[in-house]
Amino acid sequence: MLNMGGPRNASEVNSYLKGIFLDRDIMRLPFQDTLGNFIANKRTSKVQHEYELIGGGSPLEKFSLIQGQKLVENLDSISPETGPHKAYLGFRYNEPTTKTAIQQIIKDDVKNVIAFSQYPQYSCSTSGSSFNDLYKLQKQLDPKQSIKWSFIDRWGTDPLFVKYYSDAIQKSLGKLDPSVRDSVPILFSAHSVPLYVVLKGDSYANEVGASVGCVMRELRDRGVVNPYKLIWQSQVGPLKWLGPATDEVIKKYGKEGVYKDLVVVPIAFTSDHIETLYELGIEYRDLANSVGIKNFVVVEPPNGNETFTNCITNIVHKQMQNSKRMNYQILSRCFDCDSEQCGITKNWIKAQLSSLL
Ligand SMILES: C=CC1=C(C)c2cc3[nH]c(cc4nc(cc5[nH]c(cc1n2)c(C)c5CCC(=O)O)C(CCC(=O)O)=C4C)c(C)c3C=C
Ligand SMILES: [Fe+2]
Ligand SMILES: [Fe+2]
Repeated sequence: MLNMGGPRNASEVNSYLKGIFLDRDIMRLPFQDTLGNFIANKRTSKVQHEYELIGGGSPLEKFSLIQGQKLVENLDSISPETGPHKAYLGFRYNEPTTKTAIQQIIKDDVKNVIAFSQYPQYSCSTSGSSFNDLYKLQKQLDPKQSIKWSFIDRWGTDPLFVKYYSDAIQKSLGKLDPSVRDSVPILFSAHSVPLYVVLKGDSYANEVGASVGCVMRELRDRGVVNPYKLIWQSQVGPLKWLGPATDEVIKKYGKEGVYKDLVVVPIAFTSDHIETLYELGIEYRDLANSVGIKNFVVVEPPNGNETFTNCITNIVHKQMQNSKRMNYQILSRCFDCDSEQCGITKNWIKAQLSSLL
């Protein structure tokens, strides 16, 4: 279960940020080693403070463990012939890292592994970075390539993923006064990417749009016809990022004064972390209240929800039944960005595929 990870306490924030700012799949900086370390050091106390406000650390590991445990229980029960199954967390910037996971996989003598990106929508900067990291590590730690890998790289339109968010939005709308319930804007807020990432062909923005389209179609079928918008949060630094920016949209609604309630949906996240708990739950809620929005309702991301754990179970189960087909899809898909790095992933998958056929 590949994901970015999050600092579990204040002392892990600095190395976590260094991991992000030194990762050339997420950003390219001049003199990256020096500048990346410099920026990470500069941001450490600000980010530490934000984690303090949400309980001291990222809850990502806690929720990932719950999701992984439920996934394994479900698989053992619906597919005992392929079991026993085991979930390994592979984080990009924090323990338990992908390296720790592969070392454990080797110790456990497991030979068939599904690398399952926990980002529903693909971006070369997130899932791509994790797959590239995995590629380098497996070459180093398993030089004879004794482990057979298959890959799940995107699943943002999966029916149960769509159901989870449709149910959660309806539940949040249900908390609002009936007089405004049908007219409150639903704001889907996803982590932004720099514009150059979109221009080079990264599919994340389109895939987030596809998730939003599926959820809104499902809601319309249930009779929910509220206005909605896709907006983008968490822009860092001086680059031009994909907009409209979440804070600007909140300010605009405040200035117009038409709506006093907003429902915000973190559609690109599968569990709570700093973006949902601090940025939406504290920073943007304060902003919304200060511009006259009374109710700023943040829809809860999947966390330990059963519809969601059934969703990831189905995805993995189908992958085990159809691994050749799924591998082939990935082979034709990491043409997203044209980068050398993703080419490595592509060639690796090609090698895996030819050994399967
Ligand atoms: C879910 C999708 C995400 C995409 C796409 C993404 C792209 C992306 N991110 C940065 C820069 C930073 N991201 C940071 C934190 C962060 N990013 C995501 C998710 C996506 N990023 C999450 C879930 C988190 C936070 C995790 C947590 O701590 O709980 C940070 C660090 C935070 C900070 O310094 O304020 C940076 C920097 C870029 C440049 C990028 C696309 C190229
Ligand atoms: Fe990010
Ligand atoms: Fe790519």
